[in-house]
Amino acid sequence: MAGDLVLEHLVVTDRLDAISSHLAPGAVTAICGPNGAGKSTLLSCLAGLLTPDAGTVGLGEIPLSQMAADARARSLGYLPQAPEVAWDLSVETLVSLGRLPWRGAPAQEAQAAIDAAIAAMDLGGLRTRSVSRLSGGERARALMARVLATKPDWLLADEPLANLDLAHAASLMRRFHEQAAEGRGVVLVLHDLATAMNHADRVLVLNRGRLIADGTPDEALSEAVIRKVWSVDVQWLGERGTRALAVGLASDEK
Ligand SMILES: Nc1ncnc2c1ncn2[C@@H]1O[C@H](COP(=O)(O)OP(=O)(O)OP(=O)(O)O)[C@@H](O)[C@H]1O
Repeated sequence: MAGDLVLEHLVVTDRLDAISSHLAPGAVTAICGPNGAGKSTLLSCLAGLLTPDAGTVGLGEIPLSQMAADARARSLGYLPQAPEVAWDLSVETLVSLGRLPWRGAPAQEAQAAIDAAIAAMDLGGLRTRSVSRLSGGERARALMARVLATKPDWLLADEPLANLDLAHAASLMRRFHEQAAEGRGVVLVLHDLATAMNHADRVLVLNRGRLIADGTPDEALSEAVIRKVWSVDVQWLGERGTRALAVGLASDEK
């Protein structure tokens, strides 16, 4: 079982303002908020890639800053918002990069993890294709497969559904829930509030670097919170689990 991710008074100057939260594994947590709210900054801090100016992020009892890079990479799998692929690799080679933090592990174990990640992201038919010849969504799936191949304790993904079609997005959400059911932690930055409402166990809402709400989707994404944070008139429609967000288009000009 993965350790908890514990944030204490996290400050990144001009970007995050004293964020405290305690994330337990075994659940899918969504981070939501308007553009520039600090979501990606927070996720980078959770991944140990951005050192806060004050406060700490710990994995269990251990501050991330005190973990060796390889141990951190084995525990915290991170998918950035707009990942670049600098070299023209095949899909399989790209996915195999997810095994780098496990150097020295048996080759069979590595291959099994790579094969499982390729299958999970429906990339079997694209295995030998070079990444430069993939569509945007296929490339996004290959990059996600690289993170899955690591089999990290925590999956931290910034807008993982952004380029995916409906079926692949639904399939990836199912994978995230499977990972959580296996005892991993899953933290996703999501712009689609309906996805967060319907499929997250917990939601953190950020605005201008501050944590505005932290709770169940019903609490953190209430119509009142959305109106206040996003300044749009909204109404939730439908039943729990399949809700849709109706957004009013009344002019915001005064
Ligand atoms: N490298 C950086 N150096 C300084 N400021 C930055 C840097 N990256 C982002 N910012 C600023 O920090 C704030 C938070 O940015 P961040 O990328 O975390 O927002 P976000 O909530 O992920 O936004 P979006 O929804 O647009 O992706 C923004 O005001 C942004 O302009």
